[in-house]
Amino acid sequence: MPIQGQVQSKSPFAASRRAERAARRRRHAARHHAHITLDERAIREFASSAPVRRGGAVHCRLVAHPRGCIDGRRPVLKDVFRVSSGPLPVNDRSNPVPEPVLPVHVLTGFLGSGKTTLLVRLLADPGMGETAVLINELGEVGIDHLLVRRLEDDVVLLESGCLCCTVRNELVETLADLAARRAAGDLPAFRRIVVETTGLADPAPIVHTLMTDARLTPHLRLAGLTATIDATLGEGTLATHAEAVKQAAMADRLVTTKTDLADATTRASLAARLAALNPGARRFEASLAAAPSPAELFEGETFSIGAGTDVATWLAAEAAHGDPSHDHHHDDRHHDDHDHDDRVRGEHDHAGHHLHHHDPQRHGDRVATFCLTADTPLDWDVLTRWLELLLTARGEQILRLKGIVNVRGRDKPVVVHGVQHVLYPPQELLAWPDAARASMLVFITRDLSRSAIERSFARVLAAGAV
Ligand SMILES: Nc1nc2c(ncn2[C@@H]2O[C@H](COP(=O)(O)OP(=O)(O)OP(=O)(O)O)[C@@H](O)[C@H]2O)c(=O)[nH]1
Repeated sequence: MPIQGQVQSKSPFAASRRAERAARRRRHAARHHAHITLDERAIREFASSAPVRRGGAVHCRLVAHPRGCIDGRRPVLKDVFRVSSGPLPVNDRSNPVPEPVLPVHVLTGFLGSGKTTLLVRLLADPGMGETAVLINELGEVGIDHLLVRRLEDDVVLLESGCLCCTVRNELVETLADLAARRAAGDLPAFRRIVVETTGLADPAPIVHTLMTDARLTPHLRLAGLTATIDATLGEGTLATHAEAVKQAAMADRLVTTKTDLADATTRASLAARLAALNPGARRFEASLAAAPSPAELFEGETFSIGAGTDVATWLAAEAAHGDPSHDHHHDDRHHDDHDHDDRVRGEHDHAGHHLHHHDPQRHGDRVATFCLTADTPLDWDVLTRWLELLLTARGEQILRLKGIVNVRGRDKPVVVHGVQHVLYPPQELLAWPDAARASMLVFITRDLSRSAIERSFARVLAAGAV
């Protein structure tokens, strides 16, 4: 854009010409401003679609005249450029330059579908530079952020609880705080934020909040919603869990993960299901060997809401009730939304109780999360045999298992993952997150109590003590 050339030019003649042109434009702009009519919405729409990084001055000027609509028309880039193209004094405190509106990308997907794995892979790509990452995990103990090692300082682990309900207000506050600290120069000038939701998150309240919360919209815009779908378990999960359907239906990008583990028939069948569910979404595949690039997932346009009737209904329901500062009220209604689906009825049915308020670890009557711990090293063979048996026998009820384990005879911590009946290969971390070196196994179960698992875990503990 020409404005960048002007600002970067080093010639003194160019500088004086620039000053003259700037003065002319300021006079011209002043005349234009006399014609400005009120249309905040048009400006907002424009601001969120403008190439704010490359044309910072364009955006600055828009914010300086937030209600402007030039000559009664919606502004186009040319108009705004003409009005704003003086060499604006960047970082001049007497004329502060508003920060550009930061894109926020939401990464969602059912429990264990590969969100963190995808994120870790993306973060290793230089195209993911200057990205602040927020991770929201369900469970007493956060494990995911330990896996996102590279950008540890930029990773914020949201308090336990789910973004779509108990910590929605915390999300707003964290995002607003990130934007404010970035604007004040207390944080590096990251250029985007990626939020990983929990696997049980309902995306509707999150989308609604990001698009409408007055604490966020001046600083942030929802730029995209990516949902991961497990190639091996995806169809079954979509048939059983309303959250998974909503995640896939609302996303503007779908990433089918674990394609290395699924045969061609399974992949084709899932692809057909996703095409029917969300025909407008861009589709990608990920495996251990390949994944979409940061540019494919996190660059570009503003999030566009899917055209499906259900999506519009879900968001309309949020608009009617959504106020994240009143999570409680919202939750009751929000979870009622799920009741249309008999298969999941009850998971989110509060049955008249205020579950989220009293117990942030629970996502409904049937879903529970808990953590089993061990202070002494565990025997690896005994532990893995136990986990395999447990997942084989109870895989339908164990939606997710993840943990960090102190293995007897090993110095470094080992991370274990289970998704329904599948136990994944362990991963070794470079170091322990703290001196306690305790093993922690986080379970997210449906219709399976802590005590049932705890009893058999006692045998693993006993074997570890030998
Ligand atoms: N073979 C294979 N395994 C994968 C792939 N993606 C993820 N996994 C494994 O699946 C397990 C779960 O992956 P995560 O990335 O932790 O899933 P998640 O969606 O972040 O899980 P939650 O945050 O608990 O919902 C891990 O053991 C991963 O190594 C893939 O493309 N191929």
